[in-house]
Amino acid sequence: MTVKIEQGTVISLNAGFYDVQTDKEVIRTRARGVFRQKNQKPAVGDKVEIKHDEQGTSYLVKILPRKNRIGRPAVANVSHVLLVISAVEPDFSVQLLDRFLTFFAWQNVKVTIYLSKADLVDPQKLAEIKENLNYYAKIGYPVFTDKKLLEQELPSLIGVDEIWTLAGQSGAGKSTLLNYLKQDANQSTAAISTALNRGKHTTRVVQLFRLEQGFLADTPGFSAIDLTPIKLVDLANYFVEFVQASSNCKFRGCQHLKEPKCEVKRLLEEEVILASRYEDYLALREEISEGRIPEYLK
Ligand SMILES: Nc1nc2c(ncn2[C@@H]2O[C@H](COP(=O)(O)OP(=O)(O)OP(=O)(O)O)[C@@H](O)[C@H]2O)c(=O)[nH]1
Ligand SMILES: [Zn+2]
Repeated sequence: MTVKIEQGTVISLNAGFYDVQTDKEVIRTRARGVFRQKNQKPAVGDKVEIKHDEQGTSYLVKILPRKNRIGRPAVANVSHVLLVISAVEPDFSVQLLDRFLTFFAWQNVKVTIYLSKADLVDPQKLAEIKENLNYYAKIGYPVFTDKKLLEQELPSLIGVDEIWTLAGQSGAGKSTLLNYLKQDANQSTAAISTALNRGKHTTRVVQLFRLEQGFLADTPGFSAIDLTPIKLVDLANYFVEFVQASSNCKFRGCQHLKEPKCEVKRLLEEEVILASRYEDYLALREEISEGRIPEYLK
C-alpha cells in the first residue's frame, strides 16, 4: 500500500485524537510526537497534512501556517465572526458593538452582525435599534435582524473552507442561534459531532461543523474581550469609516483628535459619522492608554 498524504481541517480534538475533515470524509488521526518536541499543538481550525501508514493508522504530520488563533476555547484560522447582539436582556448597546467590532478588526476577522431577541422589544424600540444598525450596514458590516433571513443568506456568505465562529455577550443568544443553524448542517458531520459531544458544557471542547462550503465553530465563543494590547496609534485603523475618511485628513497618521483639517471631525459635525462611534473611539483610547479592562468584563 502506498503512503497517501492528504490535507484537511481539524474539526475536533478528542482524548488525544484529532478529527480531520478532508474534502471527502472525516478521518480520525493521531498527532506525531514531533509536535510535542517542537512544543506545537494542533488546534481546532488548523489546516493540516495527514498521512496513512500500512496498518491503516492515520497521522497528523504537519500544521500549515496559521492565520490566527482566537477565542476560548481557541479556534485557529478564524476568518469571520457572527456577532450576536441582543435587543434586550442584555440591552442593546452601541458601546458593546463598537468594542467587538474594534477587537475583530484588530484581529483581521470580518464580522456579520445578527440582532437577537428582536421579538422581545416594542416596535418603537426596535426601530431605534435598527436605525443604529443601519449605520453599521452602511459602513460595510452585513446586518441581520431576522433569523430566517440569516439562515437563508448565510450559505452565500460562507466561502470555501472558511471558518466562522460566534461571538457576543453572555446571554445574547449565541447558543440559541447555533442550535438553530445546526439543524441545517451536513448530516454526516452532524452525526459525528453529536457522538463526540459528551460533556460539552463541562469540558468546553470546541468543534467545527460543516455549514455549506465552510465551517462554523460549535461553541459560544467570545463573550469578553480585552482591547488593552492594541497600540494606541493603531486604534483609528480599526474604525473602518475613519480609515476611509482619513485619506482626506490634512495629516498623515491623523488621530482625529485636535489636528486641524481632520476629515473625521468634519464628517462627525455633518453627522455622517455617528456621534457614538466617535465617543467610543475616545473612550477606547482612554481605556487602552490606561491599560484597564472595564469592570463589566472582569
Ligand atoms: N425571545 C427570544 N429569546 C431568545 C432569543 N435568543 C436567545 N433567547 C433566550 O435568551 C437566553 C440566553 O440565550 P443563550 O443562547 O443561552 O445565550 P448565549 O449567548 O449562548 O449565552 P452564554 O452561554 O452565557 O454566552 C435563553 O433563555 C434563550 O432562550 C430570541 O431571539 N428571542
Ligand atoms: Zn483626522
